[in-house]
Amino acid sequence: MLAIDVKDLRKQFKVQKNREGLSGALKDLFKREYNEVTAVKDISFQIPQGEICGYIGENGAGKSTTIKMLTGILVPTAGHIKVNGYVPYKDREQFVGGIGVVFGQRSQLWWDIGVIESFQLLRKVYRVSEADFRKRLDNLVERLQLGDLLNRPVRKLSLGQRMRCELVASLLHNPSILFLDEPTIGLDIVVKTEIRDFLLEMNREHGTTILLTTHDLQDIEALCSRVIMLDDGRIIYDGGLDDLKSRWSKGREIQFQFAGHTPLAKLQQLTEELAVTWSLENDVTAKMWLPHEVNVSDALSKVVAGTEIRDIKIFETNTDDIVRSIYSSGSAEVSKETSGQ
Ligand SMILES: Nc1ncnc2c1ncn2[C@@H]1O[C@H](COP(=O)(O)OP(=O)(O)OP(=O)(O)O)[C@@H](O)[C@H]1O
Repeated sequence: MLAIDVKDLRKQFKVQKNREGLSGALKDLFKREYNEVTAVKDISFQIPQGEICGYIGENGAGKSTTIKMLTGILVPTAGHIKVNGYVPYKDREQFVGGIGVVFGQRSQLWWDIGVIESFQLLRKVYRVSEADFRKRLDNLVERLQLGDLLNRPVRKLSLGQRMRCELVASLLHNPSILFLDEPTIGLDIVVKTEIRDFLLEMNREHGTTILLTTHDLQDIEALCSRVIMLDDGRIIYDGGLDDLKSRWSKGREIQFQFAGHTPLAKLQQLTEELAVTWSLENDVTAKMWLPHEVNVSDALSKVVAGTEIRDIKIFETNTDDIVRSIYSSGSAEVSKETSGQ
């Protein structure tokens, strides 16, 4: 069975228009006017069980609106959704038992009471037996090192501590699908790494399906085999991250550190048969840019044959740059010129 099955999903919001000036305000009092905003525009995708999928896009692309429809918080304007075989906004009671949700910017824990009391309340909401709850809690507490936080009120926790507690809260009822909306927002790199490792482990050990929205592409690199990219409510890419990178990456750069002064003319002469470009950084350091069609080992062997090299570094185009240029072009289609084909 598919974990998530979405077909022609659409969400429109009615937004109240505010007319200008005093007369406008008076008119608004008597007759409201509305604009329609289409946040999600007839999207379709399927996620098999056990997959970790990244759901990315610029601010306002429609990510949170999709997650809210998938978790039954919002009712779609049109289209079909099945999550774990249920229609989220209809089959509420059976449905929520199979999913866990973490919104990085909102808490599901009660602010003024101890963390453990929030967990107990959630145990009752999800009707988890005391024995199952204890077993799962002990395991999660150990794995996320929450031991001495359990009796503190949530308002006294740091953001990183709270996020770890939010994850535990979302997993107490052992859901098979986890929806994460910006789970690492505002966290330092140590906590981010801890959370990523934990999610990978959950996925590996329990086959948990994870749909994750994030602006941090390191989350995507660390966790996701697949990425769905949204632009203005439409899916502009759905596929592997590696495929996206190889299609969009413009080439590689190799930095050489030479044993002594090595003039630009000499480097250009050594590689004259190849379509590479050189730039000097200083007397002993130079960078060679290679388009995809030039083989790295061919280029290296030419340089090695005519120079004495101390050190080499190879730089791939980074994912942030790739995704930024896709966002700014509004399409993940690669032109022939960009792909170098
Ligand atoms: N309740 C609402 N009423 C009216 N418009 C809304 C509502 N919720 C979202 N929108 C609009 O829908 C569009 C998509 O918003 P959404 O929050 O889904 O984007 P997002 O991709 O999650 O953005 P971000 O990365 O900033 O969280 C935006 O234009 C937003 O203003």
